[in-house]
Amino acid sequence: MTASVTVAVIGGGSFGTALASIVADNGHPTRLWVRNPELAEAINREHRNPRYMPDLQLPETVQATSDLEEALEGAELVFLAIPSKGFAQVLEQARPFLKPEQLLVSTTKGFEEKGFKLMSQLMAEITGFTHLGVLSGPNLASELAQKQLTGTVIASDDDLTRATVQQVLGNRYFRVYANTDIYGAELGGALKNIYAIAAGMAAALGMGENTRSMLMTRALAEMSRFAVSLGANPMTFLGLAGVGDLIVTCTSPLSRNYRVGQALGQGKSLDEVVESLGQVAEGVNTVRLVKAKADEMGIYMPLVQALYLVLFENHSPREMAGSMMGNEQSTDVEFVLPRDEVLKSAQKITRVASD
Ligand SMILES: NC(=O)C1=CN([C@@H]2O[C@H](COP(=O)(O)OP(=O)(O)OC[C@H]3O[C@@H](n4cnc5c(N)ncnc54)[C@H](O)[C@@H]3O)[C@@H](O)[C@H]2O)C=CC1
Ligand SMILES: O=C(CO)COP(=O)(O)O
Repeated sequence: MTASVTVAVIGGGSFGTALASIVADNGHPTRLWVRNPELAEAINREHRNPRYMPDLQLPETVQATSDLEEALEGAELVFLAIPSKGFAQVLEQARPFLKPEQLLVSTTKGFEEKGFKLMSQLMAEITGFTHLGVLSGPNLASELAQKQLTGTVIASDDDLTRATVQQVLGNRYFRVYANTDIYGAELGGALKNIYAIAAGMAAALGMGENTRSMLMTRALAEMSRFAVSLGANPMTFLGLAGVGDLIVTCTSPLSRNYRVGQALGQGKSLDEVVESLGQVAEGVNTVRLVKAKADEMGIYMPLVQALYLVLFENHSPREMAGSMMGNEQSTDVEFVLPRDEVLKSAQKITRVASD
């Protein structure tokens, strides 16, 4: 029997609700903060979240509230499950009720536009606390709600945070693996949303399994190149927060980002798709932010560039496939053979041929 830990989950969308259900299932007192008081009342009355997870029966020990002070009072571990666009704002609101001994863990898979910041950076800046972590992995909320077996990663350089999250969340259907590479885990979760949109589009265009497999593998090369430029460890991309999350979101229609890509591939407009989703698909904004950052830092990201044109410059999804095949033939794994060396060899034979 493990010790009971009081947990607050800030954000009662699909993921926050699924997470609260696991925590409570494991016997820990659980608060769930939602901004809408009527939704909080409905959750407490019906023991389910009628807006985001209507089919998930919540343990009665999940207590919903729209009062941040009440949610955070006495909480030892706080999960932040707010979409990236509202993350900083909610954390600022919560700041007066937070204490340095509390452990703060972000589950958000996106970037803050101002300054291109990760959620772990926002947590450090806004709170100045040291017990910080990031949770990321192949964790589709609807599968978690059905207790389908899966795993996740708690990334933190603080051993108390890693061990506590493993103890609080781990159970017979959910395994929690530890990592110290916060940026790697966080970037894996945020960047894979981009490629899930591309994969959904490829599926809608009827592309074959070879194509989808190449797309995912080149996505892994591209996302790890970007992440390493921002200080992440490339090895993290071999784990659940890297390739694990990439596979699930690039293959499952349960992923909202994949569904955005599918709908675009079927000829719907981006506005139409986002409007009809009713939930967040972080990848749309992430494409825009990552493209700007890659341009600024001179990082080669052909898939991001091509997807940006489809999402924001009215290029057709078929053009994206064409541009993907027209790019330079580069290195397979650049941590084995650097891209510059391949380019140099190509230039050498071109020179010889033209002499
Ligand atoms: N749903 C999933 O399968 C998973 C989601 N995530 C990540 O978790 C984060 C949250 O996603 P979901 O719960 O799925 O989103 P959702 O769209 O299902 O729900 C969003 C929740 O955040 C609230 N919210 C939105 N903007 C807010 C703001 N400015 N202030 C306060 N509350 C606000 C909404 O009212 C709602 O409760 C995202 O970054 C997502 O990528 C991570 C793992 C899995
Ligand atoms: O991050 C997720 C699964 O790990 C959820 O993906 P979507 O946001 O695309 O639904």
